Amino acid sequence: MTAVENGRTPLMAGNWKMNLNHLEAIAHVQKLAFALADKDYDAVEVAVLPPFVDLRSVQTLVDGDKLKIKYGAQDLSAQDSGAYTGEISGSMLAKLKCSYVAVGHSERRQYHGEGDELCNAKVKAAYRHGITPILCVGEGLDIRKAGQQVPYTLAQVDGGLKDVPAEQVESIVIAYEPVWAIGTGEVATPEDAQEVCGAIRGRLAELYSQELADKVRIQYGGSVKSGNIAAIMAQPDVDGALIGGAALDADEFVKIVRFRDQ
Ligand SMILES: O=C(CO)COP(=O)(O)O
Repeated sequence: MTAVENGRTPLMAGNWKMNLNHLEAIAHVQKLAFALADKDYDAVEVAVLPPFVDLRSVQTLVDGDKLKIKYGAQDLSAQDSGAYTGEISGSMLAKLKCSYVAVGHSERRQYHGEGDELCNAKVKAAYRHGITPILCVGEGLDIRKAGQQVPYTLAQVDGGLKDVPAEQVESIVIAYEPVWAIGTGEVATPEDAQEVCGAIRGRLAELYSQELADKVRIQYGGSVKSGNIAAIMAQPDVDGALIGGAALDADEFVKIVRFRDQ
């Protein structure tokens, strides 16, 4: 069974990373809004994760034009307020009506030294403010070469979800993003994606229940494009994608949203 047959609405989320200023963000979301029709939103949840400084502009556009596109942030602080220079809190993101926030993206783990303990605190911070975390996990090339991708990734899932109650976890999104496939053009095969996404669902069943595991959306991320999305989405445990580079091209992102036509 694919995601849709399982009752999980696929989530296609564009992670813009450090691209597009607030004016470019408005133009980009307008292009998406113009291209996407009600039937697209009925079939797939569409979200963008712009840089913090774009969020107010995106919110104004989405609110003003009653767009069905969702939006969120790429990170948040584990703290709620106070003397944390440069940080952005969950309450600030909630005030901007963010639906989602990425936690533990591999670029945060790699360039900012974020480990599972901090990711766990950020997952909890997101839930404190009613924002759905997209917990990002995935192995590097050395781990993949050693054949350790499943235990490595499951340890990140365990760490990220430590002491997070079932009633919160059932709404979480987990993004499996093998680091060696991010921005490299080196896409994991659909079978690679399924192996780890299936193992993540199995772990959720062990940690919580099968019923909960069946509700959670698990995305794949790493060099997703319109040409490879259909095969990835055909896998039973892949419920959407976290899209980097290809999300910066509105036409390409729309094609990914319409993966069933590819
Ligand atoms: O990191 C990613 C999304 O969060 C994937 O990036 P690319 O799609 O550019 O490989």
